Amino acid sequence: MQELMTEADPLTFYGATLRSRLLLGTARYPSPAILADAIRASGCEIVTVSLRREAGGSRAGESFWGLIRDLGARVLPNTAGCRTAKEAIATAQMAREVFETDWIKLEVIGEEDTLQPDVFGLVEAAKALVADGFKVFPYTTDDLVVAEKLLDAGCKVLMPWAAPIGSGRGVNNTFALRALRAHFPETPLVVDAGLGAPSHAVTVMEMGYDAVLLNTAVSRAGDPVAMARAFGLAAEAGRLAFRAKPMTPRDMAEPSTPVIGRPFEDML
Ligand SMILES: CC(=O)[C@@H](O)[C@H](O)COP(=O)(O)O
Repeated sequence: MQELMTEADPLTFYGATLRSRLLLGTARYPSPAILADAIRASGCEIVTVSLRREAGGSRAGESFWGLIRDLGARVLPNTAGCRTAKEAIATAQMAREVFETDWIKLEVIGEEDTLQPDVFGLVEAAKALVADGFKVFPYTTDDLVVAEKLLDAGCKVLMPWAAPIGSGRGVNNTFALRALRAHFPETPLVVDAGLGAPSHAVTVMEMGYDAVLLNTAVSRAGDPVAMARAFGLAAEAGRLAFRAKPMTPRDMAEPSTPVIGRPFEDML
């Protein structure tokens, strides 16, 4: 089924075609072995890695890097922990050296309680990084105007939040996420952060989002490997449901039992 879906419904980021619609973070797992098993169980093909946490040159960094390489997952380095555009740009440049990729998940955090992106710094850093040849995946809010500025800056993928990082709340603002999807039908949109349960992933995938990125809901689950699998299936189920065009909800009942002599809708 996976292969059929890929042919009929490919997901493309900056020219790279993917089968899985789940991206996973790699932080705060109970052990490297559980992280590796979770990635395998999920089927995800892209993992995001913080340069700050996984310093490539250190011994721990080397073994972590080896583990990711053995899994065959593509690395999307991130600028987690950066508070200014300048810091994020410098971190992205180091990540390009360490991880040998021009992909960067751009985070510029502007507020401590919510870890909300500083959207001004984000746009500034995105412009500079695109000009420097990076393929930028900006972690942003669900604001339409900011999304427009990021696209103008040259980003070809957007990653709006569902809720604050690590909160596990699911979608805080359904209207805003729907509006974003409707405004940018051709742009790959990935919901990143705040998803707490597979049902949250299904919800955004059913809205037409292209993929989901998450970390805490898997790494802090009682059984991260099983939860990773559940999220992989949820992303796929939500996508299938979106493509199958869900029915429109009604206020009143409508009998679902076939009427005698008219077993199918298109038979008169
Ligand atoms: C790992 C990573 O990139 C996080 O910054 C990301 O935003 C995930 O957030 P959750 O931990 O809420 O899933």
